Amino acid sequence: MKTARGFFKPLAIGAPAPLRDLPVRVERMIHFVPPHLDKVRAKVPEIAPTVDVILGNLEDAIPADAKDAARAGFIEMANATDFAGLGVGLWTRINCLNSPWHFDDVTQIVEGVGDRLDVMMVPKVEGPWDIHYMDQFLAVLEARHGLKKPIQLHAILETAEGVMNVEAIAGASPRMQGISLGPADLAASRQMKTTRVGGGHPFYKVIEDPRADGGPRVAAQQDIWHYTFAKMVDACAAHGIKPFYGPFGAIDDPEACEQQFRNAFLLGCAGAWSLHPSQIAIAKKVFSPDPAEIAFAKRILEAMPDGTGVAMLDGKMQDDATWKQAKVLVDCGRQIAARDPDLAAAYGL
Ligand SMILES: CC(=O)SCCNC(=O)CCNC(=O)[C@H](O)C(C)(C)COP(=O)(O)OP(=O)(O)OC[C@H]1O[C@@H](n2cnc3c(N)ncnc32)[C@H](O)[C@@H]1OP(=O)(O)O
Ligand SMILES: O=CC(=O)O
Ligand SMILES: [Mg+2]
Repeated sequence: MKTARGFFKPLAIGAPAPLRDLPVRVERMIHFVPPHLDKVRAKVPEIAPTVDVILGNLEDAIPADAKDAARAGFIEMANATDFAGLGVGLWTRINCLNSPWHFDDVTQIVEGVGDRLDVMMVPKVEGPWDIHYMDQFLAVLEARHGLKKPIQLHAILETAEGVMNVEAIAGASPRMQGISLGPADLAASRQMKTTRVGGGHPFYKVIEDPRADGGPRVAAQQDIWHYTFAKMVDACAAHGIKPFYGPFGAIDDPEACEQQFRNAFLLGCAGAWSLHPSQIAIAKKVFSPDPAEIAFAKRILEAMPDGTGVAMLDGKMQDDATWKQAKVLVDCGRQIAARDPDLAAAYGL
């Protein structure tokens, strides 16, 4: 185990010092771009101002024979638009650690994108050892290429072993920015008998006892991801990093997408992936608190100015704990208001 002070030492001579706190960023949607496609890449300058994060995807969904083109396309895309100037995060999802593309992904992107890159998303993270390896590898490359700020790491939780080790992964390095649930790979890893990318399943439900009259029995679909979500959210919150929902593959079902995103938002997630332009607005709507919720939260804060005691608002008891919940909502609203004038007006913040 590292000593407390050792944790915050650069891992290579000349590498930037590790961050002590996460940068304050709104990351409601991480918009996935397949960077090997010229046509889609050409749309990035138009899409960028509408999202919080643009991610160049190099891993799954990129055909094996287009991996080099995707990497080159991402480097070109990263340098063609001033994402930082727009207040948009720039991320990439690299190929997994045991793949033939991993080494070139990391080395060429640190060299070609450098300080413009905010976060490297690492798929199929199994345990803290994967993060320790990335931590050291990035430090050496950052030193070699003279980066001024550390590249942050985001792990995808998408193997049974990863879920088993999620707490250790979340705390493995000061580089850790967050973790996303990867329901597609996780389903395969767990031998789940499904063919979906996230969301619910109509056969996963609880059914009432047989009725005396033999009538139809009420059944309700349950949330197949709840356990994993809750485990991931607690691990992230305990380590001061951000949990995210990952992909929702039914592009043709915006209603179910919105529900899946909303469940994640209510449980504590900061955002979700958008795979298709139509999912950007869904994520923006869901991960920006409702103005009515912000208004009520502001009333709680006003009712208990020092955050202690007890108050009644509209028949509901408020105390120190609801004051803290209200502060979470108002702080979130304030961060969003700082980048969105319409929501700033709606929130009165
Ligand atoms: C389990 C996981 O790992 S999930 C993560 C990996 N998967 C991904 O990253 C998928 C990313 N998304 C995509 O590749 C595409 O959206 C697809 C394949 C799902 C659907 O693509 P299409 O069938 O082309 O969708 P559709 O025809 O509705 O697209 C409408 C327009 O949006 C564009 N578009 C589609 N997806 C994107 C995107 N992610 N970013 C920017 N533009 C996009 C299309 O090029 C098309 O443009 P056009 O009107 O100029 O022709
Ligand atoms: O990478 C994401 C997943 O769901 O798998
Ligand atoms: Mg995956």
